[in-house]
Amino acid sequence: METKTILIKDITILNPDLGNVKEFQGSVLIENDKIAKIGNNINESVDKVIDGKGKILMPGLVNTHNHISMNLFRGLADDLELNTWLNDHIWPMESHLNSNYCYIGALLAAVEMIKSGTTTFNDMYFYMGSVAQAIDKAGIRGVLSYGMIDFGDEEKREHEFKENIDLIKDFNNSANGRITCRFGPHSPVTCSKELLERVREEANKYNVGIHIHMNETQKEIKDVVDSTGMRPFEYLNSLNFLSSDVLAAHCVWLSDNEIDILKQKDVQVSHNPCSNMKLASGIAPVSKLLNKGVNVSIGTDGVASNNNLDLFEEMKFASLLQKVNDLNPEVLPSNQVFNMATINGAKALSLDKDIGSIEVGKKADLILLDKKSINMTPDSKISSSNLVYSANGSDVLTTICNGQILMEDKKILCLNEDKVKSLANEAILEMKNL
Ligand SMILES: C[C@H]1O[C@@H](n2cnc3c(O)ncnc32)[C@H](O)[C@@H]1O
Ligand SMILES: [Zn+2]
Repeated sequence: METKTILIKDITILNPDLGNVKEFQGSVLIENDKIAKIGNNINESVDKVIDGKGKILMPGLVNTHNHISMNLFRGLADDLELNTWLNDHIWPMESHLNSNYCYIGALLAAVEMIKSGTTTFNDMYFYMGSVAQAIDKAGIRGVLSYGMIDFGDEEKREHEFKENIDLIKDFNNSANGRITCRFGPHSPVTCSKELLERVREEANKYNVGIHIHMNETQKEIKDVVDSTGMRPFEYLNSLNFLSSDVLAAHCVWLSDNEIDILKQKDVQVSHNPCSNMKLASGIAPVSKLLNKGVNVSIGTDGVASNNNLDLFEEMKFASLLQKVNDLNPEVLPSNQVFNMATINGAKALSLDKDIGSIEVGKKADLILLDKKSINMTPDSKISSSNLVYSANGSDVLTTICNGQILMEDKKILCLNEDKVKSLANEAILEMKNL
């Protein structure tokens, strides 16, 4: 196979580096799907040169909790708390889903992620085969799980395992390695003990991770305590469920003992500040978790509770929310939040040997931003400060995933954006009339 090469020339590079964001001026050579060289004197003749002057290069962002097909439900049910939102609005609407709607919703989300600089996302939803097809086409990186819910019903449980195992068999490590799969037990409230125990067994058997909602609301904690006598993480610990391959979304309400369990078992946390604020679920103790050495990453959750997939916004909210919660402006400084949305996200998904930073040998998942946009001016301080506090997704000019340019100078190359928008508008109209 012929080598495809891209040289990103003379650009300001921002890299996470163990709590310190490293900034330097240089060029990056991409060979096929990987970063081949980083330096100042790269003289290879290449297939394509991208002029980096006036631009910033950083790793593609990693969104560690999402339900991407829910992009169809943007604005469907605002200003509600989680239970009413799910029971009275979202689940009734989801009963009308089919593979075509989930495919269109996934395409819509893919366009939004590419435009706002996300190259990897972690998903849990339904009709995941069609989500995998959409992601294969869109060119981004996805970690996919089926949202398993049994409410103690044995027949439903068998169905959920078949769905998730079929997804793993059909799509794990597909699309040139861009798609990997996990198990997706929805939460300890909606999943029985039998389901959770078997998920751990099957995850070990198939050597895949687990994606689960945890400790999102006070009601959920009370429900688990009432039925098991234990708090949610104590309960999962008693089932030997917890390990470093578990990605726990939300983790808003945590006792000190649960934080110790998270640390001991190396559970990976996805912090979702916008969704937690919008559903008025609460404020996750992120600074405390980070101080204890727990790996905390960032997710948007689905668009129906956010209402967008802009991880630049999410980084800013994560930082500001923690500052006001702790009444301490020094917590979650911009370099730490930058790490959370890049290298911590990669680690949370067990992908840190491949993505999350700009290093030779890693996959070329990269984004370029406009240094000259009005909200980044003056540009003397190009640092994580500008990216976390001043930028937003619309400052992204170019998005590259697995060495493939998916958007260049704001033009999406891999999908027809107008077509995707009109399909999405038609789909949600149809669903509302069902
Ligand atoms: C996969 C299922 O999960 C539902 N969902 C989406 N967001 C949340 C959330 O924040 N907490 C709990 N459940 C959520 C989604 O609608 C699917 O039914
Ligand atoms: Zn969620």
